[in-house]
Amino acid sequence: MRLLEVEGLTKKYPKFTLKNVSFSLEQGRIMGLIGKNGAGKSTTLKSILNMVYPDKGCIKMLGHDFRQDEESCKQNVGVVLGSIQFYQDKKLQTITGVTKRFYQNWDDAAYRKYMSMFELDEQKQVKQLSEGMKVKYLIALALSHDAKLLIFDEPTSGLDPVAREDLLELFQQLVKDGKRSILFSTHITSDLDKCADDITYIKNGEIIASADKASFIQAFQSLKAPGEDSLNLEEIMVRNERGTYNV
Ligand SMILES: Nc1ncnc2c1ncn2[C@@H]1O[C@H](COP(=O)(O)OP(=O)(O)OP(=O)(O)O)[C@@H](O)[C@H]1O
Repeated sequence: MRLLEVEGLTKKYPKFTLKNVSFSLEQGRIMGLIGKNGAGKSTTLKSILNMVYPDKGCIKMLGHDFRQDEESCKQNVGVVLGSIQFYQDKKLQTITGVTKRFYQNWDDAAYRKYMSMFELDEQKQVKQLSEGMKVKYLIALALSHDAKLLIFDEPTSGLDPVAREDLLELFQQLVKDGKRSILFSTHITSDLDKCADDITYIKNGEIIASADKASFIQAFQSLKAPGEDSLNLEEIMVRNERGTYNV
């Protein structure tokens, strides 16, 4: 079953257009959304979730049209886009109390498990957390209502190498029973070497490839110089994107 279907998503900003973005994510899989700074990764994720209003496109989550069924779709989606900008003086306990009221399937035991796994103290105020701790807290919230689809924007970028490794391991455990899927954006290609099943590559607002990881890597081997070994994800991205800085 496809947990997410994105069809013809278009969003025009004055100096940037997300053009006709289409891809889909099957159940039980982890998809990495890659692209360089400004390629349109966050705009894609926000447009999928109606956090910016797309000009065109159709989104289906668990087979339901997201625009028509937004509230029930949101019960099945766990989202982390960016850090916590507000509520700096609030304790985590207070924010959790407000968040859990929104979700019919809120699971306190799961919440406690993730808070303890991430070594977070809910008596702390938001302003007392490091950036990495804030990300972990938001991920704990996103994982505590039995969401089938998890959407994260650069979840690993503020984490130390140990926390990053642990989070990628957790992602793999989360999809293991085949019920959930994860879509996350990153420009850290080693994250994808470790845990992605599928890769979707966006460049200048357009999808240039979306496939399972092996097929994706195979499709770009034409960038290889004669006699060179097989290119990895990082080499594929660098060769596709390389520009020059003139000083
Ligand atoms: N609210 C906005 N108004 C106008 N332009 C915007 C807005 N948000 C993003 N953009 C533009 O859209 C383009 C894509 O930005 P986006 O944040 O989606 O890129 P990204 O791939 O997530 O980049 P990064 O890796 O740096 O986070 C950029 O050119 C950006 O300036």
